[in-house]
Amino acid sequence: MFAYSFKDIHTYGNVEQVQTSHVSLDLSLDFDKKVISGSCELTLKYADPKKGAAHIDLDTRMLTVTKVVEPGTGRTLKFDLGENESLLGRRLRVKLPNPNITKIEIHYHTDPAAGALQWLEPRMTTSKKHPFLLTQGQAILSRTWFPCMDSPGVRVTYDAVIRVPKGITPIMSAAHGKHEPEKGIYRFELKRAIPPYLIALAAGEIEFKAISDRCGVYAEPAVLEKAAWEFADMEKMMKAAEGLYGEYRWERWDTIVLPPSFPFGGMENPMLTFATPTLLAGDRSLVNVMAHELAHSWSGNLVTNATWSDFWLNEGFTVYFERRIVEELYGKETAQMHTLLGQRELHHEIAEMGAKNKEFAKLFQDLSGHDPDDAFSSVPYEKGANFLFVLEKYFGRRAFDAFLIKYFDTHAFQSMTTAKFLAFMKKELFQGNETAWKELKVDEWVYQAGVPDNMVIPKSEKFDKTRAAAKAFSETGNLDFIDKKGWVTEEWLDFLNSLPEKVDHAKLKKLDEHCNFSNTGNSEVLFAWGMVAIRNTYKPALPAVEHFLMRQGRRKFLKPLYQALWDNPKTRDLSKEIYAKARSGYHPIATATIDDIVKI
Ligand SMILES: CC/C=C\C/C=C\C[C@@H](O)/C=C/C=C/C=C\[C@@H](O)CCCC(=O)O
Ligand SMILES: [Zn+2]
Repeated sequence: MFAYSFKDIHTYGNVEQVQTSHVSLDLSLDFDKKVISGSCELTLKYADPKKGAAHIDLDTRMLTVTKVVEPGTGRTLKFDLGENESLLGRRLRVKLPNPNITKIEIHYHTDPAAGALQWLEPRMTTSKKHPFLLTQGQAILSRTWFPCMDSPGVRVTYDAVIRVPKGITPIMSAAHGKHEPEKGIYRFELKRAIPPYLIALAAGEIEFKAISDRCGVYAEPAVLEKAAWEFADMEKMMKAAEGLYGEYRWERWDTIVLPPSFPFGGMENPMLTFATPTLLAGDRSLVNVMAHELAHSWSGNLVTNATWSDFWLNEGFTVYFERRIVEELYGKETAQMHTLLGQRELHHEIAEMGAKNKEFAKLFQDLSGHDPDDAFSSVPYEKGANFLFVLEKYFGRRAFDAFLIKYFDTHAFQSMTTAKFLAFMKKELFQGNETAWKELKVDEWVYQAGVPDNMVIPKSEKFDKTRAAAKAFSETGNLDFIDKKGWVTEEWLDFLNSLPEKVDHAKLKKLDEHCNFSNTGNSEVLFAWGMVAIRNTYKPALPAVEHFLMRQGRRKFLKPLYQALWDNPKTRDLSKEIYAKARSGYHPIATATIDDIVKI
């Protein structure tokens, strides 16, 4: 029997009878056709090995399957692809003539429009010499680049042979094997079992620079030095993380700084964080995202949400852990400013959800009929982390940390449902104390929409000042309270976010002349300034917004900026104009979101 007592509505897999335990890929990358082709060998294990299973059901989407064979014997196996379902794609059913066959090999190729893949033309890279490919499997996109049981509740080890044209170096979320660069053949292997969404590949003109003997940075050559400087604290972050929650179990931690179209700040692919170049502020002020991705090596990659309804177990724990690493490295005040910025974002986003907040502002979410991405917001991240801050405050850090260590150790390399987590917590942390459970509003935090009134709101003297400065400036145009030399990124963000909805143009002009926001190299500050400029139709700053939208594709920035441009009747045409030019450079994940906002 499998320890599988939950239903994942986002997989076709017949996981109660049979599960994949290893994925072995042999793939060629064709950058001209924008197609990956080759084979995917799956190792199977059965709930009841004597009984086996008559067939295995797998997830595919936009894949063309040409044949399925039994490796070793070469015997062809019958298969059929079901009807295409808009959310899940097509079920691939492979008949198992021998009910406990241990391996099947699927020959297939991908579609140029596969949702997990972004194929970049050379012009979209820094050197403009070579094309680039990057994958993003989370949440249910892995099935668009290899057939699998695409559920976070099914864990696999994996290996891969990747065949590439000259000039291209592939890297994966795995250890390097024996490469043959002269033949364009590269090998990878990950011996630790992970959910398929963490199998990741990037390929292009990529170079490496070590940071320590277990950390390093990959990037396009022109970006490498800057990236390695920005992320110089990676080793220190690892030490801090291990000091908090125990051994790092993935051997190495490298990162790749991808071309700017990567749609997320970071993605926690094991051994190899994928990162956006928008983190390269030049002053290491945005490296909390790296702490976040590292924290996923425990919360998410070691103990994984069993279904996408349990996503907050990945993200809420990771934001909590991220802030603890930030506190260790950069101090409590910085970590608390991050919490305050996150709380503001959380309230704002819940308000923006409108009626949808009834569904999507819960930690545990019923995703029936939804692509998990529909429900993506700061709720699992910030509400999740703030729930843990409530627990930490009540039980004290010592007890709470001991609980978390036990949680990670007990469930290492396993999947976790919300119900199972709550039961574990009731026993281990609350020790059955029902009164405390009620007092802390545990069920309200997890199962109800919105933010319970016992959220812990840190005090910040720095933010008292930025708020006072925003008030003084917006009321009188007085710039004296702005500490241009002394403020750090978090203070600039809080200042900009604290400005009222409407600020007159003369004041905005004065502000930009004084602070030079339109030319800042800090993506977060530019984004916050862009939001102020758009809602006030402050035209002198709109070219900076346009430039920002044209040169990077991080959805966290694109979505609110395009939404604000679209919502403002005076900038709606501009939103269409920019999107028409920029769209082809964005990742399919980003265009799927922005297509619903900007109608071109
Ligand atoms: C309740 C929602 C359930 C599941 C959603 C799961 C995945 C959504 C999918 O689109 C993938 C998301 C990947 C996110 C990766 C990194 C984020 O932490 C980045 C956050 C925004 C940023 O910093 O750019
Ligand atoms: Zn995360």
